[in-house]
Amino acid sequence: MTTRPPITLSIAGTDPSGGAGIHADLKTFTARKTMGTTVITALVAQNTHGVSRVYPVDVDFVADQFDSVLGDLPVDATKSGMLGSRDLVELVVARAAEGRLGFFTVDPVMIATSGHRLLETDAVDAVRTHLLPVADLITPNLPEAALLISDDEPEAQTTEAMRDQAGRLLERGPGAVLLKGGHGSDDEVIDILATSDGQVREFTHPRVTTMNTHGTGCTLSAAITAEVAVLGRERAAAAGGPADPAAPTGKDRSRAAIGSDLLGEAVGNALDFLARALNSAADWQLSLDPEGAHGPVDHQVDIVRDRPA
Ligand SMILES: Nc1ncnc2c1ncn2[C@@H]1O[C@H](COP(=O)(O)OP(=O)(O)O)[C@@H](O)[C@H]1O
Ligand SMILES: Cc1ncc(COP(=O)(O)OP(=O)(O)O)c(N)n1
Repeated sequence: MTTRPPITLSIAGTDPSGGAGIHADLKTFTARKTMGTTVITALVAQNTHGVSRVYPVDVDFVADQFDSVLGDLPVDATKSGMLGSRDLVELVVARAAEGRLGFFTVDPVMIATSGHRLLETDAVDAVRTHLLPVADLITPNLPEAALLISDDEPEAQTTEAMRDQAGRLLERGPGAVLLKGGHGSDDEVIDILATSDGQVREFTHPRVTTMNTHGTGCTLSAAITAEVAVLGRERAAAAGGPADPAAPTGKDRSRAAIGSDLLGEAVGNALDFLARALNSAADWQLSLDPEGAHGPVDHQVDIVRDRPA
């Protein structure tokens, strides 16, 4: 009998300083016990002070990367982060429709916290109308949720308004919406998970006092994707079904197989991981120029340091 680890895929841009994008995703995939793979959409010069330049990858070459990964490896779950342009959004939509991405999380990255645009303005409509319907889960922050609803929708200021917006985003076709409340200022952070079976769950945790929040959205969406891959394979094996279906995982099949209880468990586990990673790095000072720097979270928090090899 052959075995293999759960396989995850990140479609995203880079962060050479290691806190966000593909770099955060791969570290998180590893920390959450999956084998991470990547399709790189853009090379981004950025660090804990912000983005200085974006070098987009040709659509053709992004397509070749998809072929390399998906033509060879049975991916259990995928996340997308920075897509950059309308053409790349359309390419990802086409690949998702082929049914080989497994469970598909869309982190609708638009603007870095430092203010730099990571999605061209003319791509927003393609995300709204084409990408959301092929996602099993979307993970917008407060400004992204408002913009995905409409150009003049205000950001949610209350939990009630977050629930309402999560419901309206569900109507655009994703299997589930995790509306993240990290951009608020209360002592408690609330994230709302609304699923297409009508359930709404609230996840509440204490706000960590720290400057080191660079890449929290990337880390969370990667952690949820990894959790779904791990839990999904465990459940399939326990049920005696094929953990490794030969046929591609069609969209309806992957949503039905995951179910809202498993997704709720995956989100809870991922948020616990992120809280540990935030707390562990809360006092870090990494930058040579600490004033105004937003450092990363500690993706290695669960990996024991200083242990002899
Ligand atoms: N200071 C913090 N303390 C605790 N959790 C946080 C903090 N900042 C962000 N988070 C959590 O990190 C996740 C992503 O945060 P958010 O800032 O909303 O998204 P993004 O990084 O995409 O802008 C959310 O689940 C949020 O609850
Ligand atoms: C390449 C790349 N992708 C996404 C982001 C945004 O990261 P996010 O986790 O949403 O939060 P901030 O880092 O902006 O706080 C990024 N910076 N780079």
